[in-house]
Amino acid sequence: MKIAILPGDGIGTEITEQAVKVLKALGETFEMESAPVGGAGYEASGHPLPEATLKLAKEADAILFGAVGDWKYDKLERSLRPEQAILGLRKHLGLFANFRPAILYPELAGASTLKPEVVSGLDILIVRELTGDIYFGQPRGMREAPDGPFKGAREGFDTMRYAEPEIRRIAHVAFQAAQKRGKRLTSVDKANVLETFQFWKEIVTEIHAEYPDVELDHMYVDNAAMQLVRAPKKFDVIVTGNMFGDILSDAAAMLTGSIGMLPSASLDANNKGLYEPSHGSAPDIAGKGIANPLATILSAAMMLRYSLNKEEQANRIEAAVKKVLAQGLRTADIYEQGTTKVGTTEMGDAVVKALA
Ligand SMILES: NC(=O)c1ccc[n+]([C@@H]2O[C@H](COP(=O)([O-])OP(=O)(O)OC[C@H]3O[C@@H](n4cnc5c(N)ncnc54)[C@H](O)[C@@H]3O)[C@@H](O)[C@H]2O)c1
Ligand SMILES: CC(C)[C@H](C(=O)O)[C@@H](O)C(=O)O
Ligand SMILES: [Mg+2]
Repeated sequence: MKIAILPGDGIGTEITEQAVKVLKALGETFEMESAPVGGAGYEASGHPLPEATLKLAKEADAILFGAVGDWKYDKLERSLRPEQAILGLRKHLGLFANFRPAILYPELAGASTLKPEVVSGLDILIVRELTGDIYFGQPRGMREAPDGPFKGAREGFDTMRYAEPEIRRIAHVAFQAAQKRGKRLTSVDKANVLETFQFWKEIVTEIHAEYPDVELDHMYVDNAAMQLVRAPKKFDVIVTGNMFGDILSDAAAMLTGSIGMLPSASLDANNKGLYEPSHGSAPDIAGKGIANPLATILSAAMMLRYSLNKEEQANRIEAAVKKVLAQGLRTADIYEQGTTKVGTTEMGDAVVKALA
């Protein structure tokens, strides 16, 4: 089994190193090959998603991705910016279904900015559509406004759109995920304002007929943002579009104590997948050895479960993460008084040691 390792930029390299260490400690024989991506890809060969990196990603059984991005690339033209690497991988590989589970480990109840009673026992799943929406809609660009009150002024524009098959396939994924959990699905939209999401709501409602055992409700995204911090445990599975999912999953991350705890899986129709933490390259803490590697380590566990058919090994990693938290080890982002502050490498080593 071949795993492509794409560390990327900033803390991406630091956290991926820990996840690779954990994978190696499982005693399995994975073939792992690394390649530069993002700013590192740009530096190595002038493009954030070098051809050789894309080739490796395509031929591998699964991809473990760190993070990309750095402020120093902000002035590059869009097609060369590091973020294009992750967007390109998602699009090229057809990774339309993004799973972002937000689980609160009991030991971290005090690390969340929300009251423990609001978040304790939290276990929700955000299913984010990942290859459509305003992220990829054409046309987009900058131009002279062709009409309207600001005709002739410079304007930026993007296109929000979803085709019926795109909505159908993500809705099926979400209903099936709900069937395996609490059997409740909340479809988050902005149908009161946007045609795209009026259509989204209609299609999701139609598909619901095929899943009578799942309870479906619809919620506007602004209300969903509020409910996520008011009463997050009321959700089971949330399905939403690319942009709303991006925003809501960062909000959900804070419920778990830190974005450094939120793993993700991005899957195609055959469960081939890319696994990455939901956070970015965190340039503010890069190189300091303090980033939390647990989201990446937990993403590796998701990889074993979803793409490599190694449920038992996935469980071993997740149990080891629980164990190190129970031992009181914390990186700075989840640190509380009375616990032991550790760095990125120490946390990775502790997880390796805790593997049963
Ligand atoms: N999939 C990706 O590769 C991805 C995802 C999000 C953002 N980005 C990129 O990352 C760069 C930085 O973006 P940003 O600052 O908005 O978001 P970010 O997620 O990188 O950081 C947000 C905040 O969370 C903290 N943080 C993030 N991960 C952490 C971890 N593992 N441990 C401890 N603290 C952590 C950071 O220090 C920062 O204060 C940008 O270039 C952005 O485009 C990439
Ligand atoms: C880096 C960026 C393109 C990406 C996104 O917006 O999807 C990130 O924020 C994420 O959540 O994975
Ligand atoms: Mg994001």
